[in-house]
Order: sequence, then structure tokens, then C-alpha cells
Amino acid sequence: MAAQIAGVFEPSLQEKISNSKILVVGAGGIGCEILKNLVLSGFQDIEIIDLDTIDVSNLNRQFLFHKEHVGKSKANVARESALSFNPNVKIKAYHDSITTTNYGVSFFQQFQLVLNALDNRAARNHVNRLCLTADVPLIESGTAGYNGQVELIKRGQTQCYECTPKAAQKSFPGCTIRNTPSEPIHCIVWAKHLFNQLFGESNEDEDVSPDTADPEAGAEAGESALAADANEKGNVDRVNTRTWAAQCGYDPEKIFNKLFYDDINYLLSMSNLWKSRTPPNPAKWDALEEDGEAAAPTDTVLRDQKVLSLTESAKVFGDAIGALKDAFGKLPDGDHLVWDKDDKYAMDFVAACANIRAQIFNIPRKSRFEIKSMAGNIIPAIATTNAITAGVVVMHAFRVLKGEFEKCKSVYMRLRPNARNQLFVPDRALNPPNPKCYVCAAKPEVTLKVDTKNVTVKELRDDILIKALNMIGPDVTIDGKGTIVISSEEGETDCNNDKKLEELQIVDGCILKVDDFVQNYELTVTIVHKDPARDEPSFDIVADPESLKPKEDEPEAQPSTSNGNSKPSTSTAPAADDDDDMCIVEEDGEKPAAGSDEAEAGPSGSSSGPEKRKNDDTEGPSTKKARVEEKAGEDDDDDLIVIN
Ligand SMILES: Nc1ncnc2c1ncn2[C@@H]1O[C@H](COP(=O)(O)OP(=O)(O)OP(=O)(O)O)[C@@H](O)[C@H]1O
Ligand SMILES: [Zn+2]
Repeated sequence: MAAQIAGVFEPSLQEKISNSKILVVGAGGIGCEILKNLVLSGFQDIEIIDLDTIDVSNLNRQFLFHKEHVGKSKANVARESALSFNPNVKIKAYHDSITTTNYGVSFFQQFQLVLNALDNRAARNHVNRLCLTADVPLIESGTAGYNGQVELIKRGQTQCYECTPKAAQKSFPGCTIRNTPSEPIHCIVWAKHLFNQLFGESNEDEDVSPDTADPEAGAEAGESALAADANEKGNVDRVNTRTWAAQCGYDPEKIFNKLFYDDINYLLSMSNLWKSRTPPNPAKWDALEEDGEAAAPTDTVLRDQKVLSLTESAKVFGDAIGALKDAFGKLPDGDHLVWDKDDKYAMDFVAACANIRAQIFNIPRKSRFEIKSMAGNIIPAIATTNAITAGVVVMHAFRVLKGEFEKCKSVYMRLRPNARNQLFVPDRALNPPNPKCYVCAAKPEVTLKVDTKNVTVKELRDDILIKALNMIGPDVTIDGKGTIVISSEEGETDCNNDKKLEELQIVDGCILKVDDFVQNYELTVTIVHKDPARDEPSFDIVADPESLKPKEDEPEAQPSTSNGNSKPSTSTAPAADDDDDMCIVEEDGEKPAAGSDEAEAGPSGSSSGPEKRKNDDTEGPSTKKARVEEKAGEDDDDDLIVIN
């Protein structure tokens, strides 16, 4: 191993490599490469954590895993395979999520360095917070296709992962999904929601029935649209969708007619919606056979590539419902299916429903392959990008161990050389912390613009604090009064769950103190009431209260990257006047010295091996909902910052 061979590294680094304890979070595409690099570099004490098991689709690039490992823990198998390179290394593997309470601040404090090799924002945010609290340097990395990025996060010296707002997660307003879809993706999202309503973890926000509370439908929704059926929230849930489907024995014809005929007629009766839109055409099961088209193709290639007709989609729909009903029936009571694009019937179901709904709403239908990419938000994973990225991560690790933080400038990998002929573009300098960051600032605070009349305490906890602000178990008190609104102790404040915020005096101007014990994170939240318009979310989080001031006070526009991440004004753009060589530039214009550890360990920018494209069925298991959402909306621009 390199550190054990005299002369490869300078002696002080050699010693640090041998004596440092390193945590690798994630044993996927980048994680496998990092672990191999660490072991071959001579690290002696490594811990690795991954919550997932090995999928056959990982094998093309996660080279520590082989066919016989499919279904086994990624962390454990990665450990075993890495030990085969060097059985003398101490590697501890955890088959677990890093976001559980088992891995608190004291766990993180054991390590000299943490290396993230994750694929979702929620876990990244969490590790970011714990490393800040534990004051352990974190090297964050990610790839998206041919693009990659490595950055150092060090408390007080660099930006943290949450210093700059990330591109908003691609989500769609409920009434567009439920009432007025206009793009294929709207139908795909609706179909995934339907899957959950029938077989998955049902979620009130994922209702698929017509929404009579749609402000655009106006008063008419109440008059002519069978308002008697609507519940107080305006949803047509005469009976819970799953209960109803179970009562009718998951009969495909009945389900089809309810979703695609009755509900569509209901929507048609909300005539305000169709004043400036093409109205939908309800479809009836009986009428389909007359279409006389061939049965759905059984050949897999054809099945994936062909754009199925309404009749063909209905056939696929029927078959999928039958298979999913059987799978659901075999689960223990209270358990549910999890949508997975690699599960044939789960995917068939979504593709068929999306296409049937698209046809009804005069939206172009898509092939199963296209729907799968959109539903799974797939960006191809490229083995070479992962390998190069992991190489840069470990080079940064060496610098961190040497205390050379200023040399750990963020590095961006691109598909094509830029004007300076660089494939690896480093920032000019470290990006300093954003003093207004709602995570790493001395006194983190945000302004929450929220519909205090309609948003409930439960929504404040689940949708805002946990989902949007990425907390694990928040405790919330009203500042000044000390009233406990939300407690992380189970059941303690359940009586508040369904209360609207204003009922608890959480109104315009109110200040909340939020404390997440697991993350050791305290946040001050100032409430600003808002009345959302149609298609507008019921809340916005504004990290910088200055931006609420009138426009004339607005400061100069901040530079932003192509994915919408705006950097603080102190941030630096990738160096424009660096050396022309296709290598990582150490300082402006300075190349790694031949024979230095960087030169030895560094990836050669122009030596990309054959690129393996991710095949179409490579997304990880769907237990990782947040991951799927995260990838949505990311573009493939050369300037890309984020991250697979
Ligand atoms: N909270 C978490 N705790 C531990 N490991 C996590 C957590 N969230 C994600 N991971 C792991 O991070 C790894 C990221 O690797 P990668 O991006 O290659 O994903 P993948 O699921 O292996 O591949 P793909 O998504 O491309 O099919 C995965 O193995 C995933 O299980
Ligand atoms: Zn920050």
C-alpha cells in the first residue's frame, strides 16, 4: 500500500495516512472507488456506512460488487472486497442510514475526516450539519453523468453544504396534477401518486381525485360539480381510494371507469377550468375493445420502445393491477408496496396510467422507456466520472490531513474542456462561509412565509421542518411565550397536530425557536403570513430576511450557477485564467509538482477510459424517495454543480 512504501508520500503525510480514522458515507458508485483508493493509499482505519443492498444494475460500475453479491449489504460487501486488497486494514461496515440517531455528534467526532459519497440532498444536509457541529472536515462529492464536483466543507473556513440555496426540487402544484395536467410529467406524477394510493404508503398530499378546492374552478365547483361529495378539504374522497379498490376486489374495469370516466366527467363539470383549456375526453373500459388494436407487446424491447395506444395501455393496466394486488395481498397487515421503477408491474402500472391520462387530456403519450426515465429521474451514471471524482476526493483528503485547507478548492469536472482547455476546473479560492446561512451562521435564522390560516402544525413539522428544512426530530416553541408547539417526544404534542397555525397564535410576526437535538441544530423562524394564489405552494422559506424588503433595497444580483444555486457575493467563479493543461490546477497557474503526492495520486485528466452508460434500469431501490425527488429538474449543463 502506498503509505507503507517509503518515498511515495512525504513522511509526515505517510504517518497521518497510517494514523487517521476516516468515515466514508455511501458505498455506491463513488463510495466503492473512494474505499479502494483509501485502502491502496495505506489508510488503516476506515468505517463505511450504506443503507442499501446491492442491485444487479450497480454491477456495471460498482466494481467491488459481483453477481453473487446481489441482494447483500453494500457496506458489508464493499468491506470484504476492499479487505481482499489488504487484509490488514481495519474496516468497519454499517448497513444502516447515516441519518438515524445511532450516528450522533460523538460518533462523528471519532474521525479525522468524513468523505461523503451520497446521492441525495437529505443525507448530505444531515452529514453537513453533524460535521459542522463535530467540527470534522467533510469532503463532499457528487457526479451527474459526465459532470462531477468535489468540495471541502470545514467549519468557519468554507461554505457549508447548505450555504447556498440549491435548485428547488421539481414539484408540481396539486391542482395541476389532479385537475389540469398539461404535460406528460404531470400524468406520470399523478400515476405514481395513484400507485401509492392503491398499494403504497398513502399520503394525503398525493390525492389523485379531482380537487374541488381548486381556486380556479371558483364557485361553480361548489354548485354543479357534485359538491355534496366533497369533503371539507374539497377532495372527492367519497371513500378512501384503497378501501374502495379493495371493496371492489381491485377489479381493473371498475377502477378504470372510476379514474378515467367518472372522475374525468366530474372534472368536466368544473367548467371554469375548461374556459381556456381543451377539455379532457373521458374513457370507458367497454368502449376500448372496439378500438380493435393489438394486445400489448410482450417482447421487452418493443414493450419499452413502443408508444402504446389507449387500448394497449388499458391491457397493461389490467395485468399490472392483477399482479400488484397479489403482491400487496401477500404483505403483512399494515405493510405496503414501495414504487420501484425496476419492478416490472410497478413500472407497467405507472406507464399505463400515465399514458391513459395523457390521452384523455390530449397530451402526447410516451414510451415505457421514456416514462421510466422521467419517473425515475435518471441521469446516466458514468463509471469514469465516479473514478476521477473519487481520485480528487482522496487527493483533497491528503491535503486536509496535512492541514492545507486553502489548497482544497472546489473542483468541477466537465464533459468538454472549457475555453482554457480544462476538463477539471478548480475554484480560484476557498468559498468562505455565507454569514447568512441558515445552518452554519452564528445564529441561524429563516423567514417562513406561510398560509397560517390553513397550514396545520403537523404540516409545519412534516413538510416544512423535516422535509424542506431537513430536520430529524424538531422541538418547536413560541419565542417569548415558551409555549411548546411541537415536541420530538412521541405523542407529547399530538393534540396540536391538526390545529391550524393561527389557532396556536403562530401568526404574522411570530417567532419560533426550533431545536433539533439529533443534529444539535437551533434555528429561529420568523413567520410571515401569506395567502397563496392558485398553483402557489402554501409556504416559502426565505433564508435571507433582507430579500423580503422592498425591491429598491435589493442588493446587487448574486452570481449563480446553471442549476440555480446562487453563491454568496464572496464566492468565486471557477478560475478563468488558470493554466491551460488538462489537469487539476493547484494554485492559479501552478501544476502539481512531479513526484509530489498529488502528482502520484492524481487522476490524469485526459486519460478517460471507456465510458459505461448506465442502462435504463439502474436507479436504486425506491425506498429512497428523497433521492428520486432530488434528481428532478437537474440539467446537464457544463456548469453543473449538483450532483448525483
Ligand atoms: N442516508 C443514507 N445513509 C447511508 N447511505 C446512503 C444514504 N442515502 C444514500 N445512501 C447510499 O449512497 C450511495 C450512493 O451511491 P450511488 O449514487 O452510486 O447510488 P446507487 O443507488 O448505488 O446507484 P444509482 O442510484 O445510480 O442506481 C448508495 O449506495 C446509497 O444507498
Ligand atoms: Zn452554511
